[in-house]
Amino acid sequence: MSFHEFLLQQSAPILDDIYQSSFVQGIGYNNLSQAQRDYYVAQDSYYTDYFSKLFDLTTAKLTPLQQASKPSATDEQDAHDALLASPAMSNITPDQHNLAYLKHMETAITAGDATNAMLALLPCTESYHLIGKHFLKATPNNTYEPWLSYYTSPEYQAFTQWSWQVIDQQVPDWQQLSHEIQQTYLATYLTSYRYELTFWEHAAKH
Ligand SMILES: Cc1ncc(CN)c(N)n1
Repeated sequence: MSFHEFLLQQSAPILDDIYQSSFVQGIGYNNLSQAQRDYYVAQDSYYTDYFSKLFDLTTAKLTPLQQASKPSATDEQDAHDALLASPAMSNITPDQHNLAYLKHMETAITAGDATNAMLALLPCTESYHLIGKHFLKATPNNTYEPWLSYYTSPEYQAFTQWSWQVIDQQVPDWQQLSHEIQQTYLATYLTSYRYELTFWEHAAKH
């Protein structure tokens, strides 16, 4: 089993909670309020802007070959547009859970090695692709189908697969990692996953 497959096994219960969370179900089954969408898009616009800076910091730590094989970054504006937010979203400021998630990733990137940095970012990239695949065909005539299509597009899929490939190259034999390093990597990755779940839970409350 590759390192990213091992990681997916460890995060499976959290991913399942994400699938069951009310906002994600709302995307999959065409059932979201305007206030929920405004809140989510406001939070996520801030998040994705900051994330692209964190991603640049991370890629700088990768090998030239890994950097060269990176697919061109996708702009998530189309995904945000698919949720049809209203002008009211411009009055919504970044929430505490959002800032805490970004802080967690920034600390993991600046204090850790390239693998730790990639692992902090991986739940963001892979969970959206997996959500897209899980719900793409859930409901006919779904208003939010373009959101699901965005995260299952060949471009986004290539980006997810590149992330998995880099992780697997960096740790070709994860069973050989010391217990301490394995725990550090896992904690970085699972903490990001928990923040992903929290992000969705907050969006549903609005
Ligand atoms: C919070 C969050 N996590 C992940 C993604 C997908 N890149 C996103 N747009 N926002």
